Amino acid sequence: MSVILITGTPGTGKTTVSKLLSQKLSIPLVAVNDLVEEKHLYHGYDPEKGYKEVDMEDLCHELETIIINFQKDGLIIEGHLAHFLENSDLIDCVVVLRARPDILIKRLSKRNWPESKVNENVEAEALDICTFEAVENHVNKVNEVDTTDLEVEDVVDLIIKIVNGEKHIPPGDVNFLEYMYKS
Ligand SMILES: Nc1ncnc2c1ncn2[C@@H]1O[C@H](COP(=O)(O)OP(=O)(O)OP(=O)(O)O)[C@@H](O)[C@H]1O
Repeated sequence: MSVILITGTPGTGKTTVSKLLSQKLSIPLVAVNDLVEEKHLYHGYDPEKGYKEVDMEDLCHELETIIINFQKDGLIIEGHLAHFLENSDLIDCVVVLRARPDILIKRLSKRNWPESKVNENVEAEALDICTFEAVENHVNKVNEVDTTDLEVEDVVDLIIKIVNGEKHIPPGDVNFLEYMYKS
């Protein structure tokens, strides 16, 4: 069974998509944010950025342990830090969810985030940051799914095709750079 990483800028739909994917594939789901909280895998909290300062070495060690114990049943690991897991031999498929910046702004603006935090994430999405980071660790296993005009169910069905080897969507086609200058 496959070990699947679902990553992407906050607001691209990782949690929503992964929950439905886990149900449809009947394989367990690990939410990185929940794991960080439960195992206290962070040094502290950056009030300015509104983020926990995650201990990446401890997080990656924890994820490797979980994968080694669960990989025979298949596993979905979801979170915007998931792709930092360096041991790509443990991973079968990486999916980077993408969302056009104007859509992402609408989604993130529903949260009580400071405007600076929304803008930081939207700029990261416009600059393909998550995709570049994922390719760095998992070069040939990365797929990029632009969720902008897709319903959650359509995103999940597409990911199932990718997991089953029926489709591969290599990074490169998604280009939101123009939105850097619009916003
Ligand atoms: N394909 C989609 N079409 C429309 N709305 C979507 C889609 N995917 C997710 N959403 C909506 O976007 C919002 C953010 O989704 P979600 O919380 O799953 O994102 P996330 O990437 O997990 O964010 P975070 O990393 O902050 O947890 C939610 O309101 C969700 O319902």
